[in-house]
Amino acid sequence: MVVLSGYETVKDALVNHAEVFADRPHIPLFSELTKEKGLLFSNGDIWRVMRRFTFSALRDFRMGSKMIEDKITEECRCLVNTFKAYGGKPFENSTVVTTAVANIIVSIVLGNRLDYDDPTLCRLVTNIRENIRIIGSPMVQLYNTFPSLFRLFLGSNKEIYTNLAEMQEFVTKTITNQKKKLDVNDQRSLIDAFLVKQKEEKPNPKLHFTDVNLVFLVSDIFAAGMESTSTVLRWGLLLMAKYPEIQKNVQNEIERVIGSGEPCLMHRKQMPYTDAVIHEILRFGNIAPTGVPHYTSQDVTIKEFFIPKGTSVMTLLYSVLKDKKYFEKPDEFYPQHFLDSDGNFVKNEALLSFSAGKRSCVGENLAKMKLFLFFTTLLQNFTFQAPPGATLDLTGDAGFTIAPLKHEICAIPRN
Ligand code: HEM
Repeated sequence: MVVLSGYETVKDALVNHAEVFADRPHIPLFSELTKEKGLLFSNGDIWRVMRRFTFSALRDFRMGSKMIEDKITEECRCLVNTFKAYGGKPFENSTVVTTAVANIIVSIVLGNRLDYDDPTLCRLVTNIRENIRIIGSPMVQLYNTFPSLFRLFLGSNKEIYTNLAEMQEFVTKTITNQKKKLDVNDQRSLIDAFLVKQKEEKPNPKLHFTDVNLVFLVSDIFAAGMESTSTVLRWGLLLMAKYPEIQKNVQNEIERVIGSGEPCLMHRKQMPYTDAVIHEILRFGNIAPTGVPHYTSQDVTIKEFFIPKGTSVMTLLYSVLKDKKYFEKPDEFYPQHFLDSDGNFVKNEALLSFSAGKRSCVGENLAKMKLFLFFTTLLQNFTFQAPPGATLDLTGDAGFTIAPLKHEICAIPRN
């Protein structure tokens, strides 16, 4: 295994030698779980076809960005009502925020949102959380490195298989139901779009739009997209409570640009400060510190280091987001990393939270839409602060992803 760190090295690999780093290594647990299908961990040509399909499904037809924006706005309203019910008292927000943000993925994939107490939604969210926790556990890391030595010790972590089997059973049942009511002229979900492609695909020995691939694709999108964005949003609320002066600046900009209307994506361009704060939350939150592993399909030289064909490569995104050359104050929460001296928003090329190259995150645009709309709606309606007498801790709960440590927060309603 080779570890690449720092922006320039990671960029040289993933961008300048994109095709060489487009594959995934054989990771024992993931290969067993996914049987090399789906998107996240597949090789060959499946991932290319699935990626293309997923991008266009999120962009085109009835699921175009306006429709997705409407779904997010509806979910923001529900989340505001749920927060209001706490009446400004301290509460632990992880379940409710994760459920609300996950509901967008559910709605895009299945065609309709579910109530927060719907048993299917609650089970899906718990299932994915448990699996992300298990994947980050030291025993699974050891098993992936020395599978034959640690197979026996995997023990209770075997629940990862039952969780996955349960999720796949749910997805399979959903597909069977959607097949029965499919109307090619009224595609309402990503599953519908896939089923239409399935009908169009000409018979050939290498079919891509099969039921099995649909089950793996949906499972991958659930796994990669359900908790990631809500974790970033929870970092955002915690950071606002920790830095009230930054929170006030965001609220002032919301008042100036949006007033009491509903936030929409068109506002983003007029809100450089809020945009910079959201980008800094992505950087500081650093939720995917090691990215997802890559694999070299040819010999390659990266920044003078020779890496042979067939090497597993970890891109330390953490080191990129803390690269001193690109971020003036890497260890501080400093929105100025994304602002010029006149207060205009500036992109910072080293913000690789979603990675780069051929296997970069397919949900990047969707995640950014969700972050902007949820963040502005919540800050328009509430001021976030620590419970009386409490000190907020910014230490991350490290695993495969980094979430804030369990904490309580107060959402004080604003007039
Ligand atoms: C703020 C939220 C998110 C962050 C920080 C994030 C980050 C990442 C990262 C670092 C990777 C690995 C890229 C690589 O291997 O080089 C990735 C892959 C992926 N993400 Fe995300 N992601 C987020 C949200 C989402 C959402 C909402 C979806 C669902 C649509 C999603 C779907 C995927 C998929 C399917 C892959 C695998 C792509 C492939 O293997 O070709 N992600 N993401």
